[in-house]
Amino acid sequence: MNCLERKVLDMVSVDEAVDILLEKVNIERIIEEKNIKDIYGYIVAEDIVSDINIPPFDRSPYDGYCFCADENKKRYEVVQTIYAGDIGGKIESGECAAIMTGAAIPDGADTVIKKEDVKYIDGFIEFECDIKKGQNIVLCGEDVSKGEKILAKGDIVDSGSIGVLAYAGIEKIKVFKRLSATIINTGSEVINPGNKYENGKIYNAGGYILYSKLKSYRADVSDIVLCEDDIEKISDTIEKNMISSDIVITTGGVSVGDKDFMPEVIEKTGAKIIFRNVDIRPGGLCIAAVKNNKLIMCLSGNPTAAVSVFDSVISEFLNVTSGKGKKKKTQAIFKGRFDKNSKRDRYINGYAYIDDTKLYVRANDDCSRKARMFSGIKSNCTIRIKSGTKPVDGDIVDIIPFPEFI
Ligand SMILES: Nc1nc2c(c(=O)[nH]1)N[C@H]1C(S)=C(S)[C@@H](COP(=O)(O)OP(=O)(O)OC[C@H]3O[C@@H](n4cnc5c(N)ncnc54)[C@H](O)[C@@H]3O)O[C@H]1N2
Ligand code: MOO
Repeated sequence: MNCLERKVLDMVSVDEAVDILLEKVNIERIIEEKNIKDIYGYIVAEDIVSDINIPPFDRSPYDGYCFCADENKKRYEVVQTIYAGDIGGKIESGECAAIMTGAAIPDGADTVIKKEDVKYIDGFIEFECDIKKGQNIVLCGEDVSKGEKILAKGDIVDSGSIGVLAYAGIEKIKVFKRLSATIINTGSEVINPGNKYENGKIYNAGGYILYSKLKSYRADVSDIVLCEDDIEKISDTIEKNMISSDIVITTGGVSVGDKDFMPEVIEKTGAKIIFRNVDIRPGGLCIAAVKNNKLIMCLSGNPTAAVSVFDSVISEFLNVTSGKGKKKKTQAIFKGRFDKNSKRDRYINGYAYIDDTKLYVRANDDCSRKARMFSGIKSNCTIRIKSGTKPVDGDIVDIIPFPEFI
């Protein structure tokens, strides 16, 4: 039994939890070919190289005239007109061609002058300004050269990449199929937003925040399913949803109450528990289990507790499993103060920003209330408040940026 396996059923650290998930859960990563119109936000599954130069030929950036420049000569005979898309004939010494923006520079020409800088008189252009040989020509391959890498495996496709792929004439590329997930919110007290409020009930914040967090990590979430506190019903719901999902996340029922059934539920599904509880505040109560290489992650019913495990552990698992790779540790300069001491590392919502090339982070959570979902609004990272520390202005802290930060 190695060190990882020995600790498996104890409370684990964030790093251990991530390592165990990555070692024990082996979701099959499917690669699919998709049209570039449909790949925004997908993760690239292979390096993509341009087969052509962009632009593919020397071209004119202006409507004007092109010729072989003789720096002392200020008068050229206009012998042809070249439109964008046309190939012009060779230009001889003393000749020029009227050329439109985007048209290919013909053989023999090496210089362009703008239309408004010349006078056209009886088939000739004349100008007074000085010209420089080679001016006003966009060179072949100036933007992207043939053989240059456009995207690397693991890159996230953004709109800029789609523009360059299109420029290079690439219609389809291979991307990783998105991970699929289902959220099951247990608890007979939980009702979905949109329903009339009833005394004693609570709206399903946990389901909705996890839904959007999963989406921000590029997972396809099929559903938010409510399930009452009943071992049979919860395990059936998990098993049914595991058929179509790589990841099932549940909330509720992981503490020690009379209806905290998740350990029995997991046993009933036949899944193997790979760790229980992460050594963090808030929360940390959870059960991670694996069945058929898929992940069942049972989080706390308390949404802030569920989110702290998601942000610290599940986010990194999703980064690696989705094909993006491990995130580098990020550190920022703390602004403000956080006055609450904790025996465990505490993960709180923060807002990171760059000022004068330095990365700062401000705590969105002033620690004045225990369960503060409100601090999630306008957060773009989670801040790790190391156990036993109370950071003040200027201290260096670890942060985990959310996808929306990058
Ligand atoms: N005797 C002890 N009791 C508790 C302990 C403990 O150590 N000993 N730990 C407490 C802490 S801390 C937490 S956190 C909770 C965790 O409990 P569970 O994960 O089993 O979650 P539930 O009891 O089902 O719910 C907790 C809380 O959250 C509300 N809830 C549930 N689902 C949702 C949802 N989808 N959206 C919004 N709110 C939800 C639920 O009504 C409860 O108020 O255990 C403590 N108890
Ligand atoms: O685990 Mo709890 O988060 O302290 O409410």
